[in-house]
Amino acid sequence: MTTSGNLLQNYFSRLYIPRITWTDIIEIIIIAVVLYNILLWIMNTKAWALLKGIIVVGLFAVVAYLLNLKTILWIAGKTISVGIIALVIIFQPELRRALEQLGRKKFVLNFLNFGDNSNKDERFSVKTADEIVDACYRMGAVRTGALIVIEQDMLLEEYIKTGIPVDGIVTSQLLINIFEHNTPLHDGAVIVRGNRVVAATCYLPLTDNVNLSKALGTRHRAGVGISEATDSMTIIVSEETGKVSVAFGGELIHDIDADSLKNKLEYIRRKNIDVKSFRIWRGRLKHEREDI
Ligand SMILES: Nc1ncnc2c1ncn2[C@@H]1O[C@H](COP(=O)(O)OP(=O)(O)OP(=O)(O)O)[C@@H](O)[C@H]1O
Repeated sequence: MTTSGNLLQNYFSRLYIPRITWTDIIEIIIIAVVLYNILLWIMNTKAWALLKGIIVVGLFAVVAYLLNLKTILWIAGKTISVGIIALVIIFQPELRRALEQLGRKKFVLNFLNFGDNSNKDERFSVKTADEIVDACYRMGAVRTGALIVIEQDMLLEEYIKTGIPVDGIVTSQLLINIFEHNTPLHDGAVIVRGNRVVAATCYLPLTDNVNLSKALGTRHRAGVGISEATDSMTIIVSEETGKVSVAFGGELIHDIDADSLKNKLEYIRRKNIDVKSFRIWRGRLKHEREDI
């Protein structure tokens, strides 16, 4: 008993506990806030998907190290410096934007707010969902093409910036007016955040998925493209056929009915959707109809 007591006393006497001063506390707070904002930035840009890829590569490198796979470790060592340069090139637009934000007045307020964006957490109402569904099928009936992106957790700022700001409450009339042929806002995509149409004529990234039906053109490719790059859900109304489709997580459900669309929007409204459930849902529909 005395030996273990002595051991413990010996251990604690050697333990170095530094004195914490005010400057240490300030430093810890600053580093925590900076790290938190960097993580938010990563999650709100395409960096999130890439970070997950880097984690997988990192895990692979750890396995290679544990198994002593020398050639793989050598290749990984040689490519790491090139990889860092590649990251800077890939994220050049995002890094430039982040640095630009540093120069803006609102940045300090946002920073102290811990990046809290009240709009971001706003769930859209049942009315908004109904208005969107109503607009899509009314547009489909008269062969008006439409592309509606519904923002979820990832902010779509970089796509919103490519369009024209609207900031109007979502109503079926507003959506129909926006996509009306030969009007200034009809081209490109509308982005919906919460209960508001944030912007119109937005340019979206096109998917290069070769499995997508050749009958579907760039509107559908853009809808699937944004759903690959972000966690948003996109509704596409075909100008050619009037059919309504939904893209989520890089998957497309072609020609869905109003009840199914409403159902899907209800999931989003309750923030209750992930790619897996969407795939299961898509599989079920595909089973029911062979023409997808
Ligand atoms: N990258 C993009 N981002 C946003 N909108 C786009 C993009 N590419 C095309 N569009 C929209 O899609 C329209 C062209 O649609 P297109 O006919 O090529 O597609 P589609 O998938 O065959 O659809 P539809 O069945 O409506 O014809 C454009 O006028 C534009 O409004």
